[in-house]
Amino acid sequence: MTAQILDGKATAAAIKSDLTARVAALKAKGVTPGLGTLLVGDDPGSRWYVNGKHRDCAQVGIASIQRELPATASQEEIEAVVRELNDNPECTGYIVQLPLPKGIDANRVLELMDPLKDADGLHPMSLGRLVLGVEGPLPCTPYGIVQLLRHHGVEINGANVVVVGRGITIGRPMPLVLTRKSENATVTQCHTGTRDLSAHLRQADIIVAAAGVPHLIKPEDVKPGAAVLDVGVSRDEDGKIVGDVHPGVAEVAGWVAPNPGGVGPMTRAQLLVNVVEAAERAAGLGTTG
Ligand SMILES: Nc1nc2c(c(=O)[nH]1)N[C@@H](CN(C=O)c1ccc(C(=O)N[C@@H](CCC(=O)O)C(=O)O)cc1)CN2
Repeated sequence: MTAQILDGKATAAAIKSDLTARVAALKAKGVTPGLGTLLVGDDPGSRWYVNGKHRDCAQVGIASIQRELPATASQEEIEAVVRELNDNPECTGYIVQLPLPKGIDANRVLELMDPLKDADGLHPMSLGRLVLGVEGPLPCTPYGIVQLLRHHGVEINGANVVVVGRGITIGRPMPLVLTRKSENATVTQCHTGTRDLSAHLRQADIIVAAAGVPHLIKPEDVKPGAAVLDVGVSRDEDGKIVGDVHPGVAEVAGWVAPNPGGVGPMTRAQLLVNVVEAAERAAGLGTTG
């Protein structure tokens, strides 16, 4: 068997095309959505992601507000920029690019953000709403994964999903999204404390690999026909991405989200969705998403 590709680039392009019309409709009503970003430090990967977010904004007509601080910035300096973005009327939604430099209390920074402008769905209020089943911004990578599966007709309802990893942007919120009534999956969360990872993986209909361990998921771990989404990012000596999923998995799985080209573009598309929906809510226009 050779797996079919869960094509994040094409799916994200379809979402962006829909958003372009929604942004135009907002602008016709006098509302211009604006995405703010705060990048602290000079990590080339983080800079690439932030620049990509602003390129996406330009494509769909969302305004950009870029803030940067050096890696030496103090907690107070970072919090001052967060307050400025909270008060800035041109910024209808924003993100603080993660990770923040060592020594910075990222949770304190996230808590200080205006939850109404949370474009990442990672504010404690947004995560709390997700737990309570109340509408709000959804975490970009987990919901991007749901959209990618849906777009390709992969059944989530009733599926056994194994999530590998428990980081703040993917692993921790992923089960919260997948166990909503609208997704209705049964989720097992695995992590470095899991005793027999292979045993869990072998019973999964869908695997979300977000451990950051190169080629952790081997062909013999995967049930034939399963959907496997590679979200892990490690780099080889040339700086090339090495995912969590061994290339041989494509011979066993029914579906594979490659890395790059799978989930990453969906993360960016979902961010745009959150920005547009925050602007629609702020303008009292409700959401269609
Ligand atoms: N505040 C946040 N910080 C981080 C998040 C996040 O969702 N919010 N997620 C990641 C980084 N990230 C977005 O910020 C992100 C990661 C990957 C991609 C992407 O499109 N990747 C490409 C490949 C890129 C490459 O070659 O290096 C792909 O998968 O095709 C977009 C966004 C951590 N921080």
